Amino acid sequence: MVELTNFDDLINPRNHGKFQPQPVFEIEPDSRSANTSVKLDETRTPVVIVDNLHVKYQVYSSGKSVGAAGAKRLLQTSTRGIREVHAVKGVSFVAYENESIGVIGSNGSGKSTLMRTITGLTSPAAGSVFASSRPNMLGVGAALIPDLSGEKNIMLGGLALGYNRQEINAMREDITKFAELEEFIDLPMRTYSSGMAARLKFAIAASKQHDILIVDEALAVGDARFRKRSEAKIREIRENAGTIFHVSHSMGSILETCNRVIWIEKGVLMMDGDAKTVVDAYKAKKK
Ligand SMILES: Nc1ncnc2c1ncn2[C@@H]1O[C@H](COP(=O)(O)OP(=O)(O)OP(=O)(O)O)[C@@H](O)[C@H]1O
Repeated sequence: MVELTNFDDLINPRNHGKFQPQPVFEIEPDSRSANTSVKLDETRTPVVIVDNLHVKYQVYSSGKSVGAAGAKRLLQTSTRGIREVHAVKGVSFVAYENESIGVIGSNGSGKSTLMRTITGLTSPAAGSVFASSRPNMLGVGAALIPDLSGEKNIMLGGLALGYNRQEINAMREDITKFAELEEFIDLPMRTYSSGMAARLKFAIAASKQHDILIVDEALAVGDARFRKRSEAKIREIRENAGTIFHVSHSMGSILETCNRVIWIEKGVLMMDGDAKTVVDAYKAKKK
């Protein structure tokens, strides 16, 4: 194991395992109708099938989630004080090619949990998720290092997305320009405001064309003008290929970017349909 002490070591592919993205779940055309209870529209191409999905979290009653160490301790002590949160309860739907699907619902209704399960980051308690290719969450935040300059973080984020150094060098100027950070790109990221850092993360992540993309609104921070530009970028990604899931509390932004909306409340699918119809029903219920 090489100890990575400087930036050049850190970005040298020889120091890392080969990056080979694998589909998390696979749609197998022959078996899918036998395995799922979900009705498919045979005239369209399904890209994600969510079939009677249940997701549960185990939490200490103090509110802490039970991690690996916690689970080990639990085997040694009594399970008193553990609570189960049933975050997603029997959700089913099919997403087709070229759809842009808004995901709405009150705080804590299970939107992020559903999205994390679709990407394979969280495991279902019951039910299944199938996808034609690995769904990507629009975000490279975890790969970035605050002490490094914006420029070096573009390199890190680009590598995390699977680009090589030459490709990233060719994209660097466009990413910097899109993030509007030309004057600041050589400064450490920790000196950026939260809006500037969010713009950089968005610009890096959006430089890649994704087949199935999940955009969580937490990423769409920044001022109103940047929000407009990021919405336009999301539309462009959608037009160029894939299917987008857009999680947001902003109904304006949902109507602007989505043709279909899924509304979740307390883990239950309330409504799935045309964007305006679902948003109107959600607004009426919230009044
Ligand atoms: N890591 C976790 N450990 C334990 N419980 C969790 C965890 N993540 C989410 N939950 C719980 O699961 C439920 C659904 O949360 P989730 O974050 O999916 O909701 P959300 O609709 O995305 O909320 P928001 O709109 O506020 O972002 C909530 O009750 C939340 O407390």
